[in-house]
Amino acid sequence: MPARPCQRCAEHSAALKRPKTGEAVCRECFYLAFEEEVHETIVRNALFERGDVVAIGASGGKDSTVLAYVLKTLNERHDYGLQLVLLSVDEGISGYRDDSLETVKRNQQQYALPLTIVSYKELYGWTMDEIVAAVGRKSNCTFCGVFRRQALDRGAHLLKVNKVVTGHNADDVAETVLMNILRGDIARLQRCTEIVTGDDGDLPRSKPFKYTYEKEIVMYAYFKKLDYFSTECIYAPNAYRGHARVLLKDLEKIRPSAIIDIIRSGEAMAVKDTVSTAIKGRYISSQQRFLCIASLGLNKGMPKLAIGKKAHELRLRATEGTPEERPLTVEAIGSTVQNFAAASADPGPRKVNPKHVVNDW
Ligand SMILES: Nc1ncnc2c1ncn2[C@@H]1O[C@H](COP(=O)(O)OP(=O)(O)OP(=O)(O)O)[C@@H](O)[C@H]1O
Repeated sequence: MPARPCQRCAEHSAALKRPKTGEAVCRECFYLAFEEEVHETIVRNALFERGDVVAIGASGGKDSTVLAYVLKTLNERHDYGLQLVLLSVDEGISGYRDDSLETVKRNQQQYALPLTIVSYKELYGWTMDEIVAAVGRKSNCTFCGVFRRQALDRGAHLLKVNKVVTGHNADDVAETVLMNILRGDIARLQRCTEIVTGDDGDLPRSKPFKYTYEKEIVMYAYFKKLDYFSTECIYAPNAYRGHARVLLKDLEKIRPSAIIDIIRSGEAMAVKDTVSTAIKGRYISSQQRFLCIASLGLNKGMPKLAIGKKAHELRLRATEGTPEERPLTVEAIGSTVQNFAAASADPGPRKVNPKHVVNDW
């Protein structure tokens, strides 16, 4: 059977079908379309200004590896005038992060970008392995996620960068929209589609891959032969996000535009002022309290302070009376932490096999 011509250039044979648009394109046209769509997202949302020093949150996984490669390419092609650096957080998970950091160290050489690694051990005195050994696996992803965000911020301040980017992609955002709808979490639903967060402070954090499909990231990495690490975290739980992910993948099979459509729906949803104000306040304070109490617990050698077992009883006690009447006891804070843990449980295992994606063609 004769090869189909590329639907973009009509010169070369099509090498793949784009998961996002269904177009049959040659490799070169795919690379260009992929990169220029990210450029469009950057420009349309004014993510950067000339002279910015930008830290790329580099985990060694496919998303952040492709992000580093594409940002470097676009910075040169379009003369953004950015200074790019790689920033990695070593959570202290042996058999996982130590291996993925080796990948980031190779990326540092391959892309000629400076790399800084900050670790939980030096920032908090504990590795994730030690935390899990002390408190078990319950809520460990919550601990880890909050500590990682804070570690990235602290690393960024150390490096004196003025912006941080992460490799969160369209699938991640759409899953989060679905999850927040399914849980009725209006406060997070309002915030989860934002492309830039933290822009009210001094360190905006953005997602240039907000509209980039995970399958296309995998294809790009595969065809470009980028060096990335593809093992799941050994502590990844099978959390609620896993169900949202399965639902999203099923919807994508029927209608590939489902991912973008869900993001657009999330962006367009408005919530009455009376609803959002109260819940937003609680959201912010619960994160701050979590970090505060978790750090306190760890530093005092009481790791169970933040994620103890008396969740139900504490939750009940902490909800008696009006918020103003409730004393800020360790129990009440513990309950807040439990609620936070339940609300922000991390994604379950996910591994996209590039061969499967490419073989779809
Ligand atoms: N240890 C880390 N150090 C620095 N940045 C990180 C780290 N872990 C995650 N990130 C940032 O957060 C983004 C989302 O992380 P997540 O844990 O959801 O991984 P992911 O979706 O598998 O992404 P990746 O493929 O880049 O690992 C990553 O793309 C990266 O930019």
